Amino acid sequence: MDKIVVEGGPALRGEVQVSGAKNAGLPVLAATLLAEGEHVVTNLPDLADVRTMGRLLAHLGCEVGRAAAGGDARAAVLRVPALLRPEAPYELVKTMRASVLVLGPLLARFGQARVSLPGGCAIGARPIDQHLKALAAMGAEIAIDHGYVNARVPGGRLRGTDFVFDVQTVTGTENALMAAALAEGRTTLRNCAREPEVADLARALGAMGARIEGAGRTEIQVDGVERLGALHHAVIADRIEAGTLLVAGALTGGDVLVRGADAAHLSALIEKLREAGAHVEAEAGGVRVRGNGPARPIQLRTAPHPGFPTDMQAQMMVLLAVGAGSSVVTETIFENRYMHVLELRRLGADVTVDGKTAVVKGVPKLSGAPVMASDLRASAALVLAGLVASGTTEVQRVYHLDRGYERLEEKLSALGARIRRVKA
Ligand SMILES: CC(=O)N[C@H]1[C@@H](OP(=O)(O)OP(=O)(O)OC[C@H]2O[C@@H](n3ccc(=O)[nH]c3=O)[C@H](O)[C@@H]2O)O[C@H](CO)[C@@H](O)[C@@H]1O
Ligand SMILES: C=C(OP(=O)(O)O)C(=O)O
Repeated sequence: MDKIVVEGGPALRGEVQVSGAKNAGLPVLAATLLAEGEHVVTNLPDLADVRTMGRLLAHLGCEVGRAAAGGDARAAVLRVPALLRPEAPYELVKTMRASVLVLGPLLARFGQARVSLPGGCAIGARPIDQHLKALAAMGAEIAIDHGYVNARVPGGRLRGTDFVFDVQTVTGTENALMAAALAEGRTTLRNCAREPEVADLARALGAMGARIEGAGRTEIQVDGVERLGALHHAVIADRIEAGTLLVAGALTGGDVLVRGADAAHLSALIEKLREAGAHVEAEAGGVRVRGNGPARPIQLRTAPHPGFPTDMQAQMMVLLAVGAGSSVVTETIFENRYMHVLELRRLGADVTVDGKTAVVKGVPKLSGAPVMASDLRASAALVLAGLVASGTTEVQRVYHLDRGYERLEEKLSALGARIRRVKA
């Protein structure tokens, strides 16, 4: 297994380009299942999860290729045939929960689908009851057996409905949106997730001919159409990768321009970085951060968008761990998203967790050590900690990091970090 080795110290300086968003690219790739034909998705990040989605689409019967020589290496060309095998097997779903995003499109287009239950993961139980309830409200009959969701639509076509989500769910909203795009009549979805990735998916569906109003707000209306056309869509920038790079700049007392970052998608993070003392400005072409001494103590509470993203909680904790004073972090989205805390403590951080709340007492210095990544954003947090820890930090199990960060070590190294990947 690869590991990442970091020597702490240098302040990061320069410009870095943000990649396309994993969490926007995955639903857009799944959306191609809604229509026969050739689809093109651009600005895809080169990540393990994107490759897994490619393998899943290929398993279903699609032809999946990256753009031709001389073309855009970040573009995928997908040929979706008239008939598909509507089954997502456990072997693929278990490596990536977002595989569940094929359920809505398959059911809407073929009236049947068999998709492995994703199960929990390190950060929480992560049920999909809301996905299933929304699809059932559109007329699907759903049974769970042998670890699979078996869904079928009597009569073949989903029908419009009025549905209220009990909790705001990002992929649940996306699954329902894709299903409603081909349902008969109008669907109103209430208490929807407002993440930018939902709005990006709606734009992609709109370009295919879907009639969607309100994506990015809590109430979305979809007028189903009989058929959708080819998709040609450029995925939005990854706000979580951008946020991670901004924290890296602030943490090391550096000066970093994150090119391609969209400040409008990052407002809660930018506000908290400023509260902690960093200078952050939107500039033409991106967002710049300048570090300004140890972080001032803050209160931080994760919440659905536009609140502070849970996917930035671990990275922000590192900034507070070397801050001046005591901060309080509250994680409200996932019940087990403090897996990084024990590893940060091994680096000398003073963090205590009580249920949803973590008290982070800033220390003057972290000291490098071997640490183990437990999940995607925890891995990023450990890499960030390594940037300011004295001596050497070795982050093991970086396959978690590779699910969601494209060449993070190369991007940080170009900014002056002393970081390298050691291949297994
Ligand atoms: C591929 C992708 O886009 N992943 C993101 C997506 O995950 P994902 O879409 O899985 O997360 P959700 O928004 O669904 O989860 C939010 C909360 O709702 C609960 N819940 C969700 C669905 C459901 O049917 N029932 C239920 O109770 C979850 O357990 C969690 O407590 O949003 C999360 C929250 O911003 C992010 O951390 C993930 O990076
Ligand atoms: C939790 C995350 O991803 P996923 O939903 O793919 O597990 C994440 O991107 O931080």
